[in-house]
Amino acid sequence: MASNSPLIRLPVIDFSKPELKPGTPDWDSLRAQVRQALEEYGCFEALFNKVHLELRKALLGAIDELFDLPLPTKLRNVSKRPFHGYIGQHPEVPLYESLGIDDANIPENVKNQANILWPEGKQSFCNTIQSFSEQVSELDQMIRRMVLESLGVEKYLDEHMGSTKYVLRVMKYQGPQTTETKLGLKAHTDINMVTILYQNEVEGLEVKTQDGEWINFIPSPDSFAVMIGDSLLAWTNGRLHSPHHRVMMTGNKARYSVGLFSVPKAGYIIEAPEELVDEEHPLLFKPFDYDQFLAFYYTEAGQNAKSALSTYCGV
Ligand SMILES: O=C(O)CCC(=O)C(=O)O
Ligand SMILES: [Fe+2]
Repeated sequence: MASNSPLIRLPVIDFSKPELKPGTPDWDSLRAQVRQALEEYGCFEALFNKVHLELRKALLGAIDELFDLPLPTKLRNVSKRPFHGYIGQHPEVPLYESLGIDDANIPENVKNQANILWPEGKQSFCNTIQSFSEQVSELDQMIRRMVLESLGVEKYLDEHMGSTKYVLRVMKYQGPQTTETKLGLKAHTDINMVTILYQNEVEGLEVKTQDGEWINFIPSPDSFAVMIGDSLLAWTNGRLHSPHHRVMMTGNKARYSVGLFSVPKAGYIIEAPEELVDEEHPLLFKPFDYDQFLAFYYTEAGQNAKSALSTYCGV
């Protein structure tokens, strides 16, 4: 049975330096740290103060307001993709509630989705969601650029960046009102490319090491958790790790979190570049269509598999 380790901390990587540009010594140093952290843990804590504290506070306030809406209103947020719309009162995870906003960095799209919840309009909410998504997407793009450069496949940068869009998912976990620890969100790997999480001060996120130990993510107001999903694991032909993670809740306070997910666009085929496949690194996953994998992931077989990705398209 996996235990929690109080001794291990996730690597902390500081992206707050001004003028962080490709080709500079600061960039190269961060790139080496990113590569190492993602190989070993598939996750790290990023310090990123370019998203101003006021915007981060406004975002947490906006999420609180959103989840305070009546249930029938929240249920109006539906999505064509499974589990992308509103989720609440799920019997397996009763403390968890979440709602997804597609193309959250594009003002028009945010407005259309906000109108579903607030037909009279809600401009401040839209501005907050859109600005946050746009600013955090810059961190996503820096990290992915560093990954491709460190693997020597930067010639695919444009194609790789163009293959994804951004989904913002806002989440609330009620405090279980006991000192006993209760499951907030069950252990899983993310299936998209990269996930960047921001949260309030209530702890709960845990990330599993490759040795099977759970590390507690201890947030500061400047920290973002960066995590690799199965799509980037497959695209890099297994060079990076995609970690299991879960949320465990205790106490009275609600945990608010928000994830910016870079997600392959519908119909995009994920295939490792030929430069990353050789005798030492045989192809691990057959090329696959992201939407078809997503559909498999939410079947019983996908949910019960040790690794849905390996079951779906492992060679
Ligand atoms: O709330 C969190 O910090 C984690 C959420 C998560 O793992 C997910 O939405 O995939
Ligand atoms: Fe996740």
